[in-house]
Formats: sequence, structure tokens, C-alpha cells
Amino acid sequence: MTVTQPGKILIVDDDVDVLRAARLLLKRHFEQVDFEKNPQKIPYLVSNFEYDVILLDMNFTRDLSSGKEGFEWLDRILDINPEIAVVMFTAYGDVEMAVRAIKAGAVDFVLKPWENEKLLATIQSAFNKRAAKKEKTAPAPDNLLVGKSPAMQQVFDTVSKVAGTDANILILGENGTGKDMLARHIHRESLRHDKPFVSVDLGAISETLFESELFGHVKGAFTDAREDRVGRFEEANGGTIFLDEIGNISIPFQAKLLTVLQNRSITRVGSNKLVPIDVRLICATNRNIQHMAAQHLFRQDLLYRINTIEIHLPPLRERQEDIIALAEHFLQMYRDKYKRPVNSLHESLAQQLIQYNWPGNIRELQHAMERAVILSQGKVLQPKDVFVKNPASADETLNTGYNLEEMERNIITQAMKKCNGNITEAARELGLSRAALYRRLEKYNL
Ligand SMILES: Nc1ncnc2c1ncn2[C@@H]1O[C@H](COP(=O)(O)OP(=O)(O)OP(=O)(O)O)[C@@H](O)[C@H]1O
Repeated sequence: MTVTQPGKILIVDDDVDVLRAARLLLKRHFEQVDFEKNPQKIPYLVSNFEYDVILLDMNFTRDLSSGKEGFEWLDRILDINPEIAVVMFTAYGDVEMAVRAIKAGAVDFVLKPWENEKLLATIQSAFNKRAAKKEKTAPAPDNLLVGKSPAMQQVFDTVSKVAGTDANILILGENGTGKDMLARHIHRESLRHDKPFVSVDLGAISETLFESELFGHVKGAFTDAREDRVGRFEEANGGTIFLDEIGNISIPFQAKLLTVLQNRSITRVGSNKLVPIDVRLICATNRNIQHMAAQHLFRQDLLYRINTIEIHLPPLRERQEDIIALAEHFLQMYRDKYKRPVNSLHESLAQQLIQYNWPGNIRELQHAMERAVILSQGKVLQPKDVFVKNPASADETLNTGYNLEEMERNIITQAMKKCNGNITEAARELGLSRAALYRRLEKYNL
């Protein structure tokens, strides 16, 4: 069985028999294969459809054998989109012309009459080159940081200035505002981009495992230490370490972390050998860390170490310009993932999304859109498809009925309120892991 892959191919040739035969062959391997007899249509087609590969005849009837017309069209295509892979097709193939075509920007050529296998292999390799380029130039949809509001533009501006330096960065923002995503973005933009990015959720590490997790241990250091273990700092060596929830570590561990940052070296638990560490440090927290420092809950000297550059990610309600752009971004992402026909937001839904205050920020919007796309029926997403919490219902008090789910929902709501929305603290309060709490917040649409 032949498997088709998601490539878009265009064949341009003035010989209809050639078009039909080549299309028949390629159609079995690529999702979309279009053909065009009239080269004058090339600019329109290239501008309006995102082709990956164009198989282009060199000799149209106007000028049968010099290849001149083919070269003109090759130039036009690359003017419009220099990324398209163009393969030249010629019945008068001589090596000199083929070399000229490649110098002029074509990726390869095929002689007519062709052998099916050769034609297929050439188009496949052109498509692979194009796919590799696409991957390099466009980030995967899950990596794309959406943000056109002035606040986000300012963030991008700061990032472009500091990403290439080794400055320590502290990212501040409520839960779900994109701190983790921004840290990864900074790493991708940095000189260390081909080295490891290691993310550590400090809020999720128990006090007993803190040191061994971050700095590693040697065999026999404690009862469960059956093997030597590399810590997260060593794993990140040469790259970036992202310490999430930095505001949640206790004072003794703050001191240990400070020592490591000052000495630029770690010692594995149970060893006294210093291991030099070269990492770029990015930290994040949803807490008011300046305030914590003022109250002696966070060491001021550690704060100075980690916040050479501070980036504040504002909550979604303060960057309403981004709400629709993000909603549309997630709509595209999930419509492709779940193969749904939906492709736009109804005007009244757009209004509703803008008016809502998004306490869970982008994570909440993302989940709301995912559910909505799955449940959607037509091409336009309607207000009824999107379930967002009614802000008024957030004030619910514990109800005395015996509906377990309802009770669980209420208890979680209260814990979240008590902890001012701090997931780590609320999870601790409820005796749940952060992941378990996230699952429940999602389940109850909180
Ligand atoms: N600017 C953005 N563009 C597109 N998606 C985004 C953006 N910001 C965040 N997201 C998405 O929103 C979700 C939450 O983002 P992320 O995990 O980075 O937030 P966070 O601030 O680190 O959350 P927490 O404090 O709860 O750990 C992720 O799925 C992420 O992909």
C-alpha cells in the first residue's frame, strides 16, 4: 500500500499527456498534486497556494529548446517565494542547462522521458529539503508565542536584546501566563540553543529530594542511592536551566542554591568533589517575590543573583488585544489535531471571550478552545460551544448536598481562593500533587 504524505506539488508543463502521467504517479505519494498547462498562471498559483515543490518545464512552446522561458519562470517563482523547491523538467536535457538551472536556484532536474522511480525520488528529496527548511523557519504551532499587544511586544523586544547574552532572567507572572513557554523561547533564541534545556519545577520537588534532584548524588549517599545519579544542573551543563516556582523554596535551600550560583559548581550529595557548571539560569515565579524579600521570606542576595533581567508577563485580562489572536491560534491548532471543519469564531463569541476575565490565563483559554473545537459542529465556532466559568459562580460556597463531585469542586475553589490562586500552595493544602490539582481544575473548568 502506498502512503500519501502532506506535500503540495504543482506541475507546470504545456504537454497535457505529461501533466496527466506525472500527476497520476505523484498523486499516489503526495496529498495534493495540481497541474497547470499555462505558465502565465504561475504567479497567481504561487502567490495563493502554498506549494512545497514545483515541477517546472524548461521549454514552453514560445521558445522550444533554449530553456530561456523556463529560467524566466524559475526567477518569477523564487521572487514570489524563495523557499519553494523547484525541480526543472526538460526534454532537451544537457548537463550545462541543468547546472545553470541549479545555479539559478532550482534544487534539481529530471529528464523527459522520465523513469518513474527517478522522478519520484527527485521530487521526494526536493520535498524533504523544503520540509527541513520549513521546520527551521517556522516554529511548530505549540512553540509559537502569540502576542501582538503592546505589553507582549515589549516582552519580545526585551527578549531579543537579552536572549543572546548569558544574563540571568527572572520571569514573573500569574499561573498560565506563559512563563514556561517564554523560558523555552529564550533558550531557542540564545547561543546555547543546540545545548540542553532542562526545566525543573521546584514546587513539585519534596524537601528530602531537593539536593539530590538538583545536584545529583553518589552511590551509597543515602539508603535509596543505589547508583550514582547526575543532577539537573549537571544535565543542563552547557545549556539553560529553568527553575520554575523559585518563590516556593525554603530558606535553607535558598542558601544552597545561592552557593551553587556563586561558585558556579556543584557537589553531588555524598561526595566532596566540586563539579564546575556552565549554565544559563532562567527562573520563574507567580509570587510577589520582591514583597517576599522585604518580609525575609526570600533571600535578597539570591534575588539579586537571579533577576539581572526581570520580565513581567501580564495576565491575559490586561492584554485583551491578544485574546482573539490566541483563540484563533488554538482554534487552528486543535482543528488540525482533531481534523474538525471549524475555521472561525462567531462575532458574538469573540465579544464574549474579550469580556471574560480569564483567571487561569492562557492555559484556561487553550483548554476552553480545545474542548470547543472537539464539540463544534459547523465551520463557525458558536458561543454555545465554549464553556467558560461564569465569574459570578466563582463565589460559590460549600454546598451541603451529597454530590461528591460538587463537593470536590467547591473545596478546590475554596483552597484556590485561600491561596490566592497559587497552584503549588493550594495543592499542598489539599494534599494533592500539582499535576493532580491541574487535572481537577480542568475537569471542573475552574
Ligand atoms: N503567548 C503564547 N502563545 C501561545 N500559547 C501560549 C502563550 N503563552 C502560553 N501559551 C500556552 O499556554 C499554556 C500555559 O503556558 P505556560 O505553561 O508556559 O504558563 P506558566 O506561566 O508557566 O504556567 P504555571 O505558572 O501554571 O506553570 C501552555 O500550553 C502554553 O503553550
